[in-house]
Amino acid sequence: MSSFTIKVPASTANIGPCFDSAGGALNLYLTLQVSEADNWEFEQRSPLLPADTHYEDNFIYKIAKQTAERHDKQLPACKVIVTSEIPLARGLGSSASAIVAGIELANQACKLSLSPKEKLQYGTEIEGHPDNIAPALLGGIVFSVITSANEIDWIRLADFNLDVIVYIPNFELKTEEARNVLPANYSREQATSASSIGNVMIASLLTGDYVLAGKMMEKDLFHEPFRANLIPNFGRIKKEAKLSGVYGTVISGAGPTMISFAPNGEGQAIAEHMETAFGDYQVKTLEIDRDGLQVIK
Ligand SMILES: Nc1ncnc2c1ncn2[C@@H]1O[C@H](COP(=O)(O)OP(=O)(O)OP(=O)(O)O)[C@@H](O)[C@H]1O
Ligand SMILES: N[C@@H](CCO)C(=O)O
Repeated sequence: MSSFTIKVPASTANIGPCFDSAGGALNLYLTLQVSEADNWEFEQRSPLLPADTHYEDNFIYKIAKQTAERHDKQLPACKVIVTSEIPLARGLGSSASAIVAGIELANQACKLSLSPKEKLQYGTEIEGHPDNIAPALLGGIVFSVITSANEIDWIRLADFNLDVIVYIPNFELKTEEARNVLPANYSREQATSASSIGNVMIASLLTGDYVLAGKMMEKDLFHEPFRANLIPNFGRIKKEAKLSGVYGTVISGAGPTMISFAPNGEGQAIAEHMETAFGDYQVKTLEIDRDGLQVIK
């Protein structure tokens, strides 16, 4: 086995009203440098990664092993050097990036020749929903749906003219905790309104009406009203960002990071203003990654 590098982007899920369905890849990366070795070794070289464990307890190793076993293969021993720019449990898709990296590690090391569809299927089975896995794999903004146990349909949007600003607070919020506050059921009236808002948001995004898309992003009824209390400054960040010229600001994934979509070229100036207004936050101007998962040999 020759050495290779796996690079997986971060991602932002939901984009307001498209709960568990829409996600965009972001240019922060989880990187694995993989080489052949006599014994398994995971070396974590970033303060953003979880504490070191025995390799068998490493999340990425577990995903890789499980993927190899699905194909009746055994993983050959590897040395893996892991670096990451993606903060954990902040709503930037760290778990999806780790899952995609683990699937690809098995794909390369065991020569499984997995298709993008299979990788998306495997990743979604593990994560439970495809909204982070799909953009982490495919890049761009992806709308996806689990149509049956073995089928996920998706459509990828790579042509857009937007700047992205993220506001990352200095605390974690586990996705599981943020899902526990959501209602188990929605009435027909609620579901109709919530999905209508999502429909208009997507149609506006596709036709380049970013003002209307931003308005719809901020009208989500599926998750934001229930999560707002978990996210300090939820209302203040939205309001200040809007006054600074963004189209719309939403919770990124399950939070606690919030994300604004802004006119192309204006992101940096808005981010500087927001950094002054919200000194406790890491404010970053990011780009939508268009490549998704990359394997560099
Ligand atoms: N590179 C990694 N290596 C090992 N474990 C990881 C890695 N990245 C994420 N994890 C695991 O995933 C957990 C975070 O997942 P969680 O779904 O709560 O948040 P997230 O994926 O960062 O955010 P969101 O799903 O809202 O975008 C971490 O606490 C850690 O257990
Ligand atoms: N759609 C998911 C994304 C986080 O994994 C949620 O909002 O819970």
